Amino acid sequence: MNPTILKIDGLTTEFETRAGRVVAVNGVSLSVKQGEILGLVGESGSGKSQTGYSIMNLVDRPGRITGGSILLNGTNLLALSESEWRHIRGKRIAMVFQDPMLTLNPVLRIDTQMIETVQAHAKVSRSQAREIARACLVKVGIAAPDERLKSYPHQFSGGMRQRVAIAIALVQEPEVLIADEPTTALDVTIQEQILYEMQQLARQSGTAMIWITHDLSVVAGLADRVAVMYAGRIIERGLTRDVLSRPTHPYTVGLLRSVPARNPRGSPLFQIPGAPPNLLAQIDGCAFRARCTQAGPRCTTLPPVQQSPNREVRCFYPVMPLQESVAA
Ligand SMILES: Nc1ncnc2c1ncn2[C@@H]1O[C@H](COP(=O)(O)OP(=O)(O)OP(=O)(O)O)[C@@H](O)[C@H]1O
Repeated sequence: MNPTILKIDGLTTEFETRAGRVVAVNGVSLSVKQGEILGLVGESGSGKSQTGYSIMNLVDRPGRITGGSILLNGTNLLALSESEWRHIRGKRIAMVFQDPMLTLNPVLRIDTQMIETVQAHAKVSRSQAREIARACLVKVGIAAPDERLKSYPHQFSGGMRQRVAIAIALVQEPEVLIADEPTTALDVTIQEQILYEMQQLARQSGTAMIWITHDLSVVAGLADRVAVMYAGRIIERGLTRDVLSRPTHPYTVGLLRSVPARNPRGSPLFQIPGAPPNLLAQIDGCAFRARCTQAGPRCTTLPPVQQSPNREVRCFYPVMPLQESVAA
């Protein structure tokens, strides 16, 4: 079995705002193994991106990490200084964003950008750096890489641009890649191609990936395991096939019912009634209870996590008992 590369325990990230304290990430624990893809799923505002930024030590003020530990192959990232972080960020953990232009410089050719990135971290000649850049473009499915290296970002389609941004993230051969909705703005066919290529890449290179998305249909074909977030907490977790075929948390059930591809053609699309809670207010008990069909009297206190070896749910009244695949 592949070793665990990233292990996060009790991660808590808070924003001290004028209106009060917002706990964006609330005691999140998760781990990813070499070559494994973990899908981090939830509605807008559930804390997925802040979890990613926390792992990268990129939380913007007034936010800060107030608790927990993040171990990258045994190194506690939360104990590192900013200068130590420079040897980790981009090199050992990389991140790609929904907007590839956050990574790409519009006025530089792709070869210049990629060669600079390679040479910033590795003592290689310009021609060796170019070869590494070229190989990365091929890895992410870019045809005619020599021609593409000479292009500027504006000469690429959206899907190509995102592939280049991913290739730049990969030139350092990071141990962990965090992808924050990188395919959300792309059309479905391009999205599916990129997801397939990413899956191949994780298997071949051993890169551990955390794929952040609001879309459960994205994780269905991509992720080995899935963690569902709600109001800053992970509320359900397991092997993707188990969670999608036997969801136990009422929120996961609602999310699955609202995936268009999983509903019969022509039937009205389900929407979970109500809205996520305001994280500025103190939330006692289960944060989902106001929207929950299963809620009962015990939900005014925080449900404990129910666990079996490969499954976990934080709910007093799961819709079915926890079960996992025999082959897990
Ligand atoms: N600058 C900020 N000031 C105060 N609160 C913030 C700030 N940035 C984020 N938050 C809080 O953190 C919560 C989680 O945000 P995050 O971006 O991680 O959600 P998300 O699940 O990634 O949603 P989305 O898909 O919309 O990006 C938000 O609901 C918000 O309450």
